[in-house]
Amino acid sequence: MLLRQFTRAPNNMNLIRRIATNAILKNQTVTTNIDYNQLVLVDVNDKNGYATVTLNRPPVNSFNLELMMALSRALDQVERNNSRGMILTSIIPNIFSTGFDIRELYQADERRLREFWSVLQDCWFKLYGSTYPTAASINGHNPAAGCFFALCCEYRAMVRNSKLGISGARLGISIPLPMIYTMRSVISTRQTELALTTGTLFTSDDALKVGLIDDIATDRSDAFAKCEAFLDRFKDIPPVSRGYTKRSVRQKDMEEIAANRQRDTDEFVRAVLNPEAQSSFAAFLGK
Ligand SMILES: CC/C=C\C/C=C\C/C=C\C/C=C/C(=O)SCCNC(=O)CCNC(=O)[C@H](O)C(C)(C)COP(=O)(O)OP(=O)(O)OC[C@H]1O[C@@H](n2cnc3c(N)ncnc32)[C@H](O)[C@@H]1OP(=O)(O)O
Repeated sequence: MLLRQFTRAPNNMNLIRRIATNAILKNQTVTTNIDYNQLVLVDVNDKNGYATVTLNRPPVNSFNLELMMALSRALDQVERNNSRGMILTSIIPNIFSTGFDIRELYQADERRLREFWSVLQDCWFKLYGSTYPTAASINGHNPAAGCFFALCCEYRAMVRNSKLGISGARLGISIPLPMIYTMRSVISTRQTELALTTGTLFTSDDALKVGLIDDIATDRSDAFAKCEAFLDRFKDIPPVSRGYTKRSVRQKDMEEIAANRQRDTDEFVRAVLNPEAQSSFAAFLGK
């Protein structure tokens, strides 16, 4: 196997304590006894220097606060290691992610919800604003938040017979700004508006047609190979100027989100605690 695991933090408990202390200082929820290194795996290919970031929260990679925090830390790791590129994928055979963990949203504690959204915003800044090349190897269904993270990447290959999109509209939910900006950076404003206001989940063929994905893959290893081939396109491009150009293209979106973080968080909390949304979550969970 070409892949090797990044060196683990020397003392994991110290790291967890530091997060907990920061959380206490910031009056946030404290999550302890979580092995973040296991929730999101970070591996680097010694030959080409590409990092693979693998979501690892079976059975369906739904995002709770801990998975979001683990992704945030994994993205820090990729940045620190000066990777030549990054591939985002999932360990589950036919699912990339099922989006937010509904149990995180149902009867949510407001403080934890605010932290959840704040960490999602951090992930967005780190991934959307990364200077290294990024690709998503979408090995299965990818509705909602997982689709959002895949769209933050510069390239997407998705296996056939999967669905992808952001379906919040069907649940009576208005879509937050980071999600709108991210989709609009991939497809036209017109198509973004249509996709988000209808809550469309696209088949692989339709996603390709509209431009939400770049390639259809036969299976997960084909999707991964296609992502590597995309990253190879930058092999001979000087990385610093490349990264600077990418940041410049995305700069305006990032400045706007940075200026509106608080409002964006308030909107999210309002949307989740809305009684209609809470009824949808209750129905989903069979309550
Ligand atoms: C709704 C958001 C509200 C407010 C936010 C405001 C703004 C943000 C707007 C949009 C951003 C994004 C929002 C989200 O991410 S919300 C989550 C939306 N996700 C879904 O609706 C996906 C639901 N899941 C599925 O459709 C299927 O699971 C899927 C087709 C992906 C796979 O099907 P499969 O048959 O393979 O598996 P299942 O049997 O369905 O699932 C296995 C097991 O896992 C449980 N499950 C699935 N998804 C979730 C989830 N998102 N949260 C919690 N639990 C989940 C499922 O119930 C099964 O459990 P069990 O029956 O106990 O085995």
